[in-house]
Amino acid sequence: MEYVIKAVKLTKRFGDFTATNEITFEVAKGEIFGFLGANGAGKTTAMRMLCGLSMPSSGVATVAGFDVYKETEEIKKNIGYMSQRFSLYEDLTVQENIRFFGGIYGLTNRDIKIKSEELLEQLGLKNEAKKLVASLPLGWKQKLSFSVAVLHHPKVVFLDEPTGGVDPVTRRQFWDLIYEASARGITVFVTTHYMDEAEYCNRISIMVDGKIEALDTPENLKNQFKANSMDQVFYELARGAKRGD
Ligand SMILES: Nc1ncnc2c1ncn2[C@@H]1O[C@H](COP(=O)(O)OP(=O)(O)OP(=O)(O)O)[C@@H](O)[C@H]1O
Repeated sequence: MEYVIKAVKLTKRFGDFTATNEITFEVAKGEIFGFLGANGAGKTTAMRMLCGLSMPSSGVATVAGFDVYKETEEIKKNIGYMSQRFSLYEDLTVQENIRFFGGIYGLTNRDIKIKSEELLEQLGLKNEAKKLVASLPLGWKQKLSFSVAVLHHPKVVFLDEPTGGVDPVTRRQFWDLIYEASARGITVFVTTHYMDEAEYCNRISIMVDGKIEALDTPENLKNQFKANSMDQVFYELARGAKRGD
């Protein structure tokens, strides 16, 4: 098995407070790995360390084979990233966004042109190419934002609550794109609060107060907790949490 993310006892402390506490896990190539936890559980902190944006306090981790302490620039070149907060430029057109991010990711003009046509076709956005992103519905923005994050075929794409604010049908469409990326060998690391999305993952980890308290396939977790739904599994684990709202 080829592992694209490996973390052993990865920890981040802010002063006396341990935000992420000795988390250990591996994610295989092409796997869709769900990273769940209540508000404040430590998900964003963990994700920032894995993206090479924040130095761990202790533990070890590699992403795409690169060390999160020493090889952060290589990590950044080999990953894609999408979050609700940072995604597309609203005041640029669809096509301009694709061109801009293609450039940032170091694609040649020729590649950008080819990829851009493929992407517009795949998303059914050909007629919208010259429209401002601001004018698109949220679900379309999210799909475009994801497609842009995998434009350079990264080894891993990190998605931080990528589908906030849209209905289950639109989320399902978004997940079709995730499955395609995974089928092309791109590893997907995704945080979410939606339990329908959790069910779509190959494996899920659930964090409580900085620690990973459960990690398995949705099916096995439901069996383990004698639960009918992921909602119930999540509730069983998260109700003991001290952090959060
Ligand atoms: N720079 C920082 N300094 C001090 N404390 C921090 C810092 N960043 C995060 N924390 C704390 O670490 C804990 C975990 O935060 P984190 O953002 O990782 O949680 P999360 O699981 O991503 O939550 P959410 O779902 O709300 O985004 C929180 O209690 C937060 O207040």
